[in-house]
Amino acid sequence: DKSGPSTAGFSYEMWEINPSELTFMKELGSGQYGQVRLGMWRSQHKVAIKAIKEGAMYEEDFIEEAKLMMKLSHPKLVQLYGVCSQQRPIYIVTEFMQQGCLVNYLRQRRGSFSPGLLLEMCLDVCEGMEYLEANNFIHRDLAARNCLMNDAMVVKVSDFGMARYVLDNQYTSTKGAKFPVKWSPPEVFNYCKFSSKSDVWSYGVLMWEVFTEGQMPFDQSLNHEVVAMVTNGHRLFRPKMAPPALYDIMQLCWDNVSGRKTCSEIFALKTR
Ligand SMILES: CCC(=O)Nc1cccc(Nc2nc(Nc3ccc(OCCOC)cc3)ncc2F)c1
Repeated sequence: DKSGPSTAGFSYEMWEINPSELTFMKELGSGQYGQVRLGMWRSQHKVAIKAIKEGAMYEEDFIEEAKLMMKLSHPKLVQLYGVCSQQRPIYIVTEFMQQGCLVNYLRQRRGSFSPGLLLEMCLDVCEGMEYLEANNFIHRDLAARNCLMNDAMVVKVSDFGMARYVLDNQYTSTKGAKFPVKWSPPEVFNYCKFSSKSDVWSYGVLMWEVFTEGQMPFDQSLNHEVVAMVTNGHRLFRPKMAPPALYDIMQLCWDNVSGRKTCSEIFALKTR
């Protein structure tokens, strides 16, 4: 519904939501920032509310960035509605996606998908990523775990740009155990060179996750083993459910950075 919480009344700036207008309901899970709950805003709008645990995030920097992120609006992006930053923990209020995160959705329903439906999921993500690229906004952590699905089976990209505000250097250092090496191109795991082209590499890995119905890329390999394999030219295998033409597109995403296509070029290839 368009009447979602976009303005928060006179006493707050546009990006501030009045916490007294939020009702907390069931817990949805917990991410790297803390707990996420289903909530209601002004009693009739379902929202997701992330309560940011102490010491998990560079909060001031994020609140500054939230003003810009509010402006990013697209049918295939999980909409940021606002923040409650006048108290601790701060709350981040976003669009609620009924079916939860994509990687769990795929794993819980393995064997029930047609290649056509899996392609639809990939195209949804591609549209969202094209919009971010067009707005010179880099996601930095695109993966199936950061995509969500709603009741209409639409997949949307979530947590775009949030990696910049994570305090845990196990996530932020390329040597950290929690750094998403398996979704990162050489220019990122070698010199932290993030760009929309590095998002395209991650998008190729996301396509592989979708067409393997939620498998872990490079299976049990450790991050340093993946660095060596990818540096030596090794790439993820073709998922059984992916037609060769789609695997060709995945491989284009994993080209070295100079030859790698943009997201809109990838999208154009797919819609043909
Ligand atoms: C794989 C990573 C992961 O779980 N991430 C994660 C977990 C929890 C909440 C969020 N964030 C958001 N979640 C929703 N909806 C949601 C709906 C159902 C659900 O079911 C959980 C129990 O399964 C039976 C989980 C989430 N809408 C917006 C979010 F922003 C992200």
